[in-house]
Amino acid sequence: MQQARSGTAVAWRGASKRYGGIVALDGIDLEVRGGELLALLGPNGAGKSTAIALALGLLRADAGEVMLFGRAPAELEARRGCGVMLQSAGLPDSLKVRELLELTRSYYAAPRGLDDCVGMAGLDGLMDRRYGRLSGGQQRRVQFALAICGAPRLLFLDEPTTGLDLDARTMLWATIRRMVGEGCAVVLTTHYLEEAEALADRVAVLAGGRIVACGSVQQIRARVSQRRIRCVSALDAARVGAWPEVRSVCRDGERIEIVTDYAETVVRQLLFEDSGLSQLEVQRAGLADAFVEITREAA
Ligand SMILES: Nc1ncnc2c1ncn2[C@@H]1O[C@H](COP(=O)(O)OP(=O)(O)OP(=O)(O)O)[C@@H](O)[C@H]1O
Repeated sequence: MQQARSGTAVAWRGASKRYGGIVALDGIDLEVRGGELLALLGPNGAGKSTAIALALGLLRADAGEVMLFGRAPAELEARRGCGVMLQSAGLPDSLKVRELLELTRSYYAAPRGLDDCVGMAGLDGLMDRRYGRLSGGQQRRVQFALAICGAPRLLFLDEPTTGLDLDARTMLWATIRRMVGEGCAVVLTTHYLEEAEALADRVAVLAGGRIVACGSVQQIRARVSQRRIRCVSALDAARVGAWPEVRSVCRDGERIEIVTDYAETVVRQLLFEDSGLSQLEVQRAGLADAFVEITREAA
């Protein structure tokens, strides 16, 4: 099922939202196109869920606008193209999974096939179980199936893999990749930075309702000059920690791990001071390091 890749699926233009005295979103500009996955990252309370709620027409922006497929989110036709998995679902406990899935599929003119939904969300063996009797992770998989069953052109996934075991998470990632490959636009929020690193074409970091960084995973990582040095060394960690180029150091048994912006200088010093040093590794900042640094700067 190949869909059009071109075109903006969702756009926030100067979008702001306050709750009383709290500024939840402060004029964000962002867009996501077909066949692209945007990871919306940020600490608790940064404004991620509010951004999604504006796009779904659940809230109205106080200033600026949000467009879904070039229309206002209030228009049903625009929302029909969306699949949504929010943090809380509020589904009826007494319905069986099959009933929930068939009911939701019936809202769409051209839904995804039932077997396809079952396979893509890992619902084998759960179809005749009541929703309320499922485990938290199983309920999350059902919510995911409901989000994709309408064959959406735009998918909002708000922390979709929270509470999932490793197998379920791997399966969801494969399904998300498949959907992006089919031309679906995806907006994903997650606190698992390895998830963003594995899936995202672009990352936007929100802090205090503003976008403080936006770009590819590579670009975000490159904003941070930190390197991680690991080695086996007998040097005293506290002494290494006192070197001016060292941000932090920790010892785990015979290994030490050092975070620095000046890897070459620190490596030279380590080798100079410890001729027995071995298993030296230097790694550049991961997305998690960059995220910590960027949100700390923003704060
Ligand atoms: N209904 C509400 N009434 C008042 N304040 C709210 C409401 N909903 C959210 N807020 C506030 O708006 C800000 C943004 O909240 P939001 O839920 O969008 O953050 P988030 O980035 O999704 O956080 P999390 O990672 O914890 O899910 C927070 O300060 C939050 O306390």
